Amino acid sequence: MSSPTRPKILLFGAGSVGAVYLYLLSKVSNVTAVLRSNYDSVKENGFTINSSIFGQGIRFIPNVVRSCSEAAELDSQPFDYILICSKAIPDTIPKLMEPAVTRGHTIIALLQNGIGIEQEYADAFPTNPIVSCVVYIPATQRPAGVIKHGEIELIEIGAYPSTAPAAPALAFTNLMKVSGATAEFYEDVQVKRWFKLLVNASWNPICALSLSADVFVIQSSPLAIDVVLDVMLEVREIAQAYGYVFSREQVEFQLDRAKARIPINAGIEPSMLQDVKEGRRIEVEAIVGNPVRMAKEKGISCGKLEMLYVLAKALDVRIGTGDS
Ligand SMILES: NC(=O)C1=CN([C@@H]2O[C@H](COP(=O)(O)OP(=O)(O)OC[C@H]3O[C@@H](n4cnc5c(N)ncnc54)[C@H](OP(=O)(O)O)[C@@H]3O)[C@@H](O)[C@H]2O)C=CC1
Ligand SMILES: CC(C)(CO)C(=O)C(=O)O
Repeated sequence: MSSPTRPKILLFGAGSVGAVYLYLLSKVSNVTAVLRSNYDSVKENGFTINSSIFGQGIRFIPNVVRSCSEAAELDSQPFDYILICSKAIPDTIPKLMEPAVTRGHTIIALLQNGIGIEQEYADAFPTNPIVSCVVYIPATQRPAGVIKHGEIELIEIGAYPSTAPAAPALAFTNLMKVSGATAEFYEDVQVKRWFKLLVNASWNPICALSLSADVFVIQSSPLAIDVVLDVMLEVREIAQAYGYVFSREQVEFQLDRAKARIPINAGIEPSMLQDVKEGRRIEVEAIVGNPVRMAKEKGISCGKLEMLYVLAKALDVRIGTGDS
């Protein structure tokens, strides 16, 4: 550790999720954030966080840089952790973070949705511990630097692969707890990834494609809720083929999260919908494409998920080419 009490951390991508953890970690570590579109605004005004859990109107000015190479040049001490909080777009981040990674030392923690997202980091940095994190933290950034965070904050943490030594993931769990986060360690965090994927692989593309918050989708037609459930059940079948078994009640528990918000008309805009609205690439491969491919490998049919993949993929390609 650069300091036994205050680890040195680089947080890559302080957007909706990253800014909240940046704020918490800044109390217990020396943390620098790599920013892109919100750099100028945050450099000048800092972040403002309006959180139903941590408080309203929290203002803080973090150390910010524009790139990992700039971060690495700040001083010669190695980073103890790099937290990846940007969107999970394959084949992009390992190259960018490379200058800030000290081989055999820096712990790489991925705070991202999806399944099958870790291996490219393990391939790029075979001597660094990889920590896989599942985050429940509904948050939005609008305008740049202003974060609205809703009713839950939970980070579920484990080693990748689950057979790797647990110590780095345990240390990260403790650090997050000390920072004030609700952090839980799991021997095999993939079960938590699949459980969250029930929500993300269904709601994220459905809301992104319909340009609607989840509660609005439910209310818009009597068929909607059963279609969402069917997609979740397809994801459950794929998870089962990989050894992660969920009961029908567990699936319905995930669906009930949105149903419970109908009476108060409190729809959530999943991150994929936010991306489409802002004209940003979407996490279609991490959240939908990977489970579809994993289903094919096991000979499982998942027609509704496949349809969502084809539509969301076309949308992503269109966004990527800037062709409206
Ligand atoms: N938002 C939510 O409610 C939740 C999101 N998640 C997951 O958490 C992860 C992060 O999501 P979220 O916080 O919403 O994403 P955001 O888009 O809000 O934030 C990601 C940040 O990363 C930045 N970034 C991307 N590439 C680079 C780069 N090359 N250099 C510097 N900065 C970069 C983006 O900058 P720029 O603005 O320039 O693109 C943006 O500020 C995703 O995997 C998401 O699925 C999980 C739970 C809830
Ligand atoms: C569903 C939600 C909001 C849960 O935190 C999420 O993971 C996302 O927006 O991608």
